[in-house]
Amino acid sequence: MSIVVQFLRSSSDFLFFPGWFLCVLTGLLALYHYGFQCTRYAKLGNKLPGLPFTLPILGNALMVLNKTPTEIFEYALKVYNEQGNITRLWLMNKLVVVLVDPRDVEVILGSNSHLEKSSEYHLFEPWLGDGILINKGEKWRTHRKMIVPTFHQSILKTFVPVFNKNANDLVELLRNEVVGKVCDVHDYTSEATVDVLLETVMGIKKTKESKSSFDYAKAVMDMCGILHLRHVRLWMRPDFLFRFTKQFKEQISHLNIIHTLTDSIIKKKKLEFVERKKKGDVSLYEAAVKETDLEEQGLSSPRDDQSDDNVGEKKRLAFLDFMIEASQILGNKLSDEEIREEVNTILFEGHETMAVTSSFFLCILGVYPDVQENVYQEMRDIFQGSDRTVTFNDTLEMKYLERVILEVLRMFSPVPVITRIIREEVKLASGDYILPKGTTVAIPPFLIHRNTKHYPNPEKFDPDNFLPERCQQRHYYSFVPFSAGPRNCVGRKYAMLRLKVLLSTLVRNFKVTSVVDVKDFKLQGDIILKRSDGFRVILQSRN
Ligand code: HEM
Repeated sequence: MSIVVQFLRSSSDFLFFPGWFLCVLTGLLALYHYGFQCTRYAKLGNKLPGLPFTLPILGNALMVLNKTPTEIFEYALKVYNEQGNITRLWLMNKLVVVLVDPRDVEVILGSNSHLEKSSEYHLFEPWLGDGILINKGEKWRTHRKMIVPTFHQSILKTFVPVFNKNANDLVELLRNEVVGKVCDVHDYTSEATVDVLLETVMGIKKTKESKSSFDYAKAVMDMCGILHLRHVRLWMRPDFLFRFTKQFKEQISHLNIIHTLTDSIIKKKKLEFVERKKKGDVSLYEAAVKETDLEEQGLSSPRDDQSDDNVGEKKRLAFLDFMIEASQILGNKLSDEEIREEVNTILFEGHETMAVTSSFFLCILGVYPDVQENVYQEMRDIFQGSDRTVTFNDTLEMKYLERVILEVLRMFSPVPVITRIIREEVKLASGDYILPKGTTVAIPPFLIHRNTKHYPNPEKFDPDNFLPERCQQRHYYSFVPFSAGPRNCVGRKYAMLRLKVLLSTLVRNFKVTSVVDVKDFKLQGDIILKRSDGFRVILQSRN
């Protein structure tokens, strides 16, 4: 400090300091800018259709920095409408290319070469570690191969009773707390989704007696909240700044709760696995691995017609049990830490995505009474006035409900952007453009699903968009709410099954009215698409 003061006092040049300093700085920046512009990365990037008003050095960073998440979302829509299917952005010297044409989307997502996630995913690391959402290369391949069979239909069917219990608990809660009043239904769908995941992923039932399961569920929801905040408040993203926030301290405490409980359950489940082995219990996982292999080779297809609805309590295991089993069968390939990372990843990926889909679904039914009536009519046809719970076979009959869910996923795709970093040059399919090595590619399902070529009236909520004949006419990559290709969502079937059980049960019990029209929904897209104005609906009991 004293050296600086001495320098300032003694230097008669001090008054001129800002001038020469600025000159040197400008010169250096100009040199850097010129050098950068001569690289192949910049040259190829500049050939792509870009945003207007690109500044030297800063690129388009200012356009994004001073906007709220809702404004960014509106801005992205505006840019898409003006710009079309390819938009280049320079965030300082980082090239980001937004691709919306399904042919280009296929080039990236359909390939086995572009599987690496972009640097933005590092925010998840403290919680998800190097789990399947983030990891890459051989680790991703091995883990994915182990995890895929745990979502096999034969295993998912065993969860139907859990899904039913969870849906009926939610009906009871809503009946007791909100019938006839305006409520933000997301508060309820979010908590119900954590509960159902706790039981099917971890094997824990949330009970009033077990405080740790309550704390765990709350910690999971709060961690999702912190991740959202870090996405929204850009200054919170760098780790060195985040360390000074109160959310950092809260994160440490939440992660402590999450990791402590997961570790103790892994220990317990390992012992249970040994016991099951001793007893010679038949493993659902081993059978699922074989079935998955056959299905992948096209030698078998999932058997929807099987009527094994009533899989007993005893046979049902959680995802965590299967991970332990996979790890043992494959010769201890997963450490406890890796199992924990995968369990946390599945909880994170499954939670908000399913919760917002349920919330948007209810709001949409509230806006379109005719759609709601059609869903209800389908339930009356299936259940014939009985109040029995849903079976797996019932879900196969819910064709209209399925189309409504898919249309909700089209219009309000929960994951607003999927990103990849490109490690080799890529020629696009839609035009004569090359993405240079190192490009961050952003693929926004929300915009892809609004392409008038594939959805002539994209703002109209129309479940018939998912009639088989319409789907056949569309490009496969024009509907990507679950991503697509080798790194698509492993939980897709789980999500659809659970959503059908939950939403059919809610429709059988309640009539929904929305207090806001679709055009007035205030959408906010950070990690997960949400409504910043809340998911406000009124529920009325049907009987
Ligand atoms: C409506 C519900 C869901 C939607 C819309 C959805 C969407 C997606 C999307 C778009 C991705 C790709 C993300 C990316 O590349 O950045 C993804 C990945 C993933 N999802 Fe889902 N998801 C849903 C439900 C679930 C559920 C219920 C689970 C598990 C219980 C799950 C587990 C995963 C996992 C583990 C990945 C990472 C796969 C990989 O990178 O290999 N998802 N999901």
